[in-house]
Amino acid sequence: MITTKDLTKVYRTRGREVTALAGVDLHVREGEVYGVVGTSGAGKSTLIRCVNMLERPSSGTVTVDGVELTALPGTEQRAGADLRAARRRIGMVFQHFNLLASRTVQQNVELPLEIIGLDRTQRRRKAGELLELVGLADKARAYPGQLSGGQKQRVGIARALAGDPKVLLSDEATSALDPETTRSILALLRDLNQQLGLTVLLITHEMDVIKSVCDSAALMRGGRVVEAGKLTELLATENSELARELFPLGEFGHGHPANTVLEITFQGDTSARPFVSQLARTYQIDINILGAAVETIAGRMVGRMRVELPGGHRDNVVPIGFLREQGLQVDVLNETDGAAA
Ligand SMILES: Nc1ncnc2c1ncn2[C@@H]1O[C@H](COP(=O)(O)OP(=O)(O)OP(=O)(O)O)[C@@H](O)[C@H]1O
Repeated sequence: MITTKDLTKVYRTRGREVTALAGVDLHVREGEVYGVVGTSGAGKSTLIRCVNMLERPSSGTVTVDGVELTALPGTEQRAGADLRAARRRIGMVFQHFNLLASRTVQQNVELPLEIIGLDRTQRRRKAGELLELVGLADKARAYPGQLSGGQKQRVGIARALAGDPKVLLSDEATSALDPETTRSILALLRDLNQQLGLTVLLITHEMDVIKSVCDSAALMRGGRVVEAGKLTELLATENSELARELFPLGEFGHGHPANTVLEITFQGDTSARPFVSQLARTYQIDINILGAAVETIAGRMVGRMRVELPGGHRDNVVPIGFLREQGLQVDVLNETDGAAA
């Protein structure tokens, strides 16, 4: 639904060049919630702004719903008619809501409908439906100043949906909200994704946002995507940085340096199997459990366990193979050969 190919963006200000995007390939499938995460300055805002051409990339292509936006004429300030039409099919939600303070909630939602050219009755009906959809029908006559942050963001979302978009872009939509309101806004985005089949591309610096609402994620650093994929696949990928951040076990013990320490990740069906006792029985080894945790990620139960096996890596090649054969993801944390023993 959204594809970027070799996207670059170089800002030139006062003789200085800043490369915000250095060749980004992104592929967001239709109907998924896709999160881009990264620290400040990684290029997330630039990427999302390039996806709807608020920012024109320096090179590369952006295709949304089969239309190559980068091929359509117009500048950031003056988009051509085709680009304007394509943009209407892309809703955008902002961190600071960007509502007009002098307009009521209803009038804020009606604004893009005025631009599309709907008459007053149509606008009223459509805005009423959208406010109903985001659970704010009773606030139609209120002004933004009379609303909580979460309510303002609901208005922002209703406004973003006015053009019946197939894609919703969310630029840190929950960063200004408290944790409980964040959860309710993320739940709303998830509902809209499911009810309307809306594809959602969101950027965030919070791993919890990715964990609670996304099907897929990309990690950005220095203007590049360094890792990307479905969360369930990432969790099953050896040494995945995103998986480790999604599901950290940092505070658990690290075991004895002469022994082999494994991190075992299990999802769905594999979680029910008593693999630790099977391993101990089959190979007659004492297994020390250093820590374990279970979480729900992308709506699926995922568990992770850190265990210590006696002896170096070479001594444990067969038990590790046994675990992998059970469909478990096994990361060897210390590749010691037991020499320290
Ligand atoms: N309009 C601009 N002019 C010049 N440099 C810019 C501009 N916008 C962004 N940059 C630079 O591009 C790089 C990427 O910025 P960007 O805002 O895309 O990152 P980000 O990951 O969204 O960070 P944050 O989470 O802090 O918003 C940074 O080095 C930033 O200083």
